[in-house]
Amino acid sequence: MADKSNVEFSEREALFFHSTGRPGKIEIIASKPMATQRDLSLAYSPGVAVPVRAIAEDPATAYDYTAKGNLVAVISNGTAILGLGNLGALASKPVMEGKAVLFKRFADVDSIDIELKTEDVDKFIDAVELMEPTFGGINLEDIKAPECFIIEQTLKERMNIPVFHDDQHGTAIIAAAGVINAAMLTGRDLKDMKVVVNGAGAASISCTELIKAIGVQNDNVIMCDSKGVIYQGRSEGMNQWKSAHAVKTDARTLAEAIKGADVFLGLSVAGAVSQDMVKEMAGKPIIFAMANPDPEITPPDVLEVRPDAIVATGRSDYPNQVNNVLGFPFIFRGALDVRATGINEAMKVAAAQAIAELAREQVPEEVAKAYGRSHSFGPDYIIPAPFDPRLMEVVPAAVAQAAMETGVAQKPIADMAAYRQSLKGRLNPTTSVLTTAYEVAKANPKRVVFAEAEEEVVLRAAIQFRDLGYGIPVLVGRHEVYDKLQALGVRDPQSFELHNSVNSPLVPDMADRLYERLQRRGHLRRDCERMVNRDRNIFGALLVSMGHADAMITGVTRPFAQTLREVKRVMDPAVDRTPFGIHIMVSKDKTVFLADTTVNERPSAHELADIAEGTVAVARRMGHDPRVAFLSYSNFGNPPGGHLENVRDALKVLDSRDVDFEYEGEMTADAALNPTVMKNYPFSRLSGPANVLVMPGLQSANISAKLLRELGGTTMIGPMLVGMEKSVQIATMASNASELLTLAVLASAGVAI
Ligand SMILES: NC(=O)C1=CN([C@@H]2O[C@H](COP(=O)(O)OP(=O)(O)OC[C@H]3O[C@@H](n4cnc5c(N)ncnc54)[C@H](OP(=O)(O)O)[C@@H]3O)[C@@H](O)[C@H]2O)C=CC1
Ligand SMILES: CC(=O)C(=O)O
Ligand SMILES: [Mg+2]
Repeated sequence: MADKSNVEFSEREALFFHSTGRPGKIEIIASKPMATQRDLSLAYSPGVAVPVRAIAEDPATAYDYTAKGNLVAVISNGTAILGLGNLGALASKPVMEGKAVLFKRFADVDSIDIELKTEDVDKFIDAVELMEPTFGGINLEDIKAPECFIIEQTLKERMNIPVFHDDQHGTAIIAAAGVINAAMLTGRDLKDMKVVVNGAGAASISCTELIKAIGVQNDNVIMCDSKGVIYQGRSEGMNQWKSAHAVKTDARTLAEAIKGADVFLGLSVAGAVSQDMVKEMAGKPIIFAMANPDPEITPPDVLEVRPDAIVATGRSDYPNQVNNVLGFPFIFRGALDVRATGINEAMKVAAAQAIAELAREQVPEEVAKAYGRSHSFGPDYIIPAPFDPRLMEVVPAAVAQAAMETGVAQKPIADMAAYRQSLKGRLNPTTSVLTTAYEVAKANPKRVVFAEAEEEVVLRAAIQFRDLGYGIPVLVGRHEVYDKLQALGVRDPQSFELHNSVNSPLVPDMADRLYERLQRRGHLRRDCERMVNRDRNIFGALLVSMGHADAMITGVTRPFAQTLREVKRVMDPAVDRTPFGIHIMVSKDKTVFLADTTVNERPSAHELADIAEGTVAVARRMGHDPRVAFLSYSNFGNPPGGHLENVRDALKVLDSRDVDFEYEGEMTADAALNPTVMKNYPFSRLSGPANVLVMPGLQSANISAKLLRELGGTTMIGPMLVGMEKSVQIATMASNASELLTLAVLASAGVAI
């Protein structure tokens, strides 16, 4: 399998993948605790009788008391499994399980596969219709044409929840997005394009309808099926859905129809197109060979004879994957969230346009990483990749908006901006933690120095920082940085402000300033000049301390301690502050601030008190109500030990400062975080689990942060450096672009100070 492409796997591996551990790809997890007798009484009899009566009285409350509103059935009878044909309901189960888990992975939609053992259209329809109480939506899959048209149409009429045959419309939406972008790249107007569609089944008919809806002319489309061209007057192998696309033409075979065509859309079977056919197409042909698992023609075979072609397939291992996974999770997300009664044309067009637009924007690093290659809009990247996290924000919102505008939304969204934000948070809890910071940064964009701009990862962060409106990046690096920006898809690299420390006109003033600070620490003026010229951290920190920028981000090229030493040559701690580091640990239902994880090896009681106050301030700026625990191995003196004094005294220092937050200690991590353990200490002054953990020393702090990151289901933000006179953020050397972006935003928003 997959021999001519980038990803290789054997049939054995594919079987092993499915059989290893728990067989299959799906399991069900309870969303409520099931630990105690009381839990059982609530979840099942007798407690469950209460929502039963409520729903019987008002059926709409089923959306409040059951999983219905977020539950989609993936239903097939296995009559058109991928392009493998009619292999029966049971054989379709791996595909349907796969689709169910994609719903969850990409859009947090709960989904279950259902395979129905019947080819009888009426039985199928009745079975699905009877399931309406269970689900919030129905996704039909791999049902052959023309039965699928009758099934979908009838179910739509009979059911009051969205029914969507994904092979038809999901495919059509992604293909249409790709066609829009390929036309743009080759300078074509949709209304003049000549299109040949191969296949006249579920996917082809819907694709053809959608491209016609967005501007392709009816007479410019020739459709073929297994018997050749569908021309007006043909009688063999026809049905009403094919007839609707029959045109007047003398062409009778695909080979004849494809001559001079601008676009080929294949939704038929493997190998249906030859190199000779491709040679006959118009200049810069657009070829979407979407049959699965093997396309009508492979991209290497196309490019061998037509290097000017734009090629897409249904596979993830070639560029430009037209796969409905880009659509269905997000389309259902939007439809479920407004409790839409159906998914109409306007919602489909909105999804296609949102997806097309996304491909034209700069690509986030997560995507490049997931695919092991970089993307920018062009012939090899006309469609976003499924791992693009922006799909989750953009597509459901576009679909929900269109549903509201066309009157099918039973629960319209009042605040679209808040909805988009909640979508982002749905998959990545970190995003919601950072909401406030992102908003503050956008409202008042600051100048942030990216001191290591020669690093690609730093440039990616800087580009996003600018493009997303969080602030103005001030780059430090050599002239080649402009080429690197261009290579990353930036059209106007010169619009970035770039400072080259070797020839910057600011150097003499900077050297003066540095000399003033360092002359009594044994440095000559020429040492200072050399430092300014050669050390980007010193140059960057000087840009900030001399007022040319508001904050700085660095750390990917040198270890933390060395970077901090360099920065400290230029800058002091803020007056009466102790500089220290915070890691924020974000898990699905908890956010915890951990300090000091980076700077003070053995903090004194005063320093611990400063660390607590500084962390509280950061937590508050991020919208949290802080409760501080001073951690130890001991709870309130038990067991006694030789190194508890600092921690104890830190509490006394805070007592004397009369601070306005809850703090307690010394205590163990479980007494701080776990309400059950906490009950052993009823005198504790904490009103709930702690969310600011002040660690007794750097060893335990740094180790804890890194252990949690490596072992736990937590996302880590930071380290954030606070307590310096200006915000300087020192990332870890292993940081990726989104971690750098986060730190830059925290600095720009004035959170990390
Ligand atoms: N990339 C993607 O995201 C998706 C890809 N697909 C792929 O599209 C293909 C069709 O799926 P689907 O529409 O669900 O299946 P259907 O069974 O509904 O339709 C198949 C169509 O292909 C036609 N066909 C078969 N052999 C040939 C041939 N040699 N030349 C021309 N046409 C031929 C059939 O013609 P006839 O009517 O004469 O029998 C029929 O019209 C599959 O390969 C599937 O994997 C589908 C959905 C999504
Ligand atoms: C992707 C898909 O749905 C198909 O090939 O049938
Ligand atoms: Mg399918």
